[in-house]
Amino acid sequence: HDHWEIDPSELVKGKELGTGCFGTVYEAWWKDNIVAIKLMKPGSMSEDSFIEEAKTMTQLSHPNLVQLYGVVTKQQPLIIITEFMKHGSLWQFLKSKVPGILNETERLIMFCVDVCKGMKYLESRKCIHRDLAARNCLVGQNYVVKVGDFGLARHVIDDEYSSSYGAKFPIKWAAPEVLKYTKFSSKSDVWAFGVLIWEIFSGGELPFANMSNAEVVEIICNKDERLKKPKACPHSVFTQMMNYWAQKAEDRPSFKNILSCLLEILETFK
Ligand SMILES: COc1cc2c(cc1NS(C)(=O)=O)=CC1=C(NCc3c(C)cccc3C)N=NC=21
Repeated sequence: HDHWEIDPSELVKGKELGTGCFGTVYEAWWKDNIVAIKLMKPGSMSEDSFIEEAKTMTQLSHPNLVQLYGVVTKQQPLIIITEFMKHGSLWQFLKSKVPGILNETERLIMFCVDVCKGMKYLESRKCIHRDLAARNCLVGQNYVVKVGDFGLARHVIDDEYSSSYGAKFPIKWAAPEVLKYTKFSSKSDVWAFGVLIWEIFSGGELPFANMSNAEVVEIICNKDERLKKPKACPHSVFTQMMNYWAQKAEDRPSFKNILSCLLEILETFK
């Protein structure tokens, strides 16, 4: 990966943008371009998780994935440099209620299509995101939405990937097989995608807001209950969403199938 290695003296750090689970993100300047950099807080996590994220990002490139520009792995602090997304995280953007943008059904479906295109690419590369949520997507120029934060992404040989993942898991975005056996797959990413589009049509509300994690595990695994249709969500989209939450992973559609469905629905709102 040496051609990704950059000289940190070429970076000029700007203001802090936020702190994610894998480090702190800043605005920065690199070769006269504005970029975003993520610095690994020394000793805050295992170095190879950070290196793993950088390595995963060097192998992926798609208009709906946050593009990697370079890494600093040969000295501390470890740094990942990516394209700058001017409107920040999708979750912050949805909460900001930007007038005129978020009340357009067509625009909201376009957000779903953008994320789906990025996830279809990851699916085709046998890459499982494992933490797909509005907080881990970013909004750029012309309100394009891109999938980011590959901190937990893993390249797996086959589609199934079970792990004894110990860290705190985002329960409210997790599929039943993930809650029961931490069994990850592109189909568990599809489940999380369903929760993400629920977030998009709910203006960034917390899913199962008045329920504890334990209660969510109970209703998802044993009661077969699901999130309700958000007011702003068309029935055509909600019907698709319910398919993404099929109890059995194999009954959920692939991102490939989902994209063609969403594009058909988008046409009816043009
Ligand atoms: C304008 O506001 C922002 C802009 C960005 C941003 C956060 C905010 N603000 S906030 C917290 O949403 O309020 C995070 C990034 C980013 N890449 C992040 C990234 C790096 C650097 C390394 C590996 C993986 C990833 C995804 N590119 N642009 C922005």
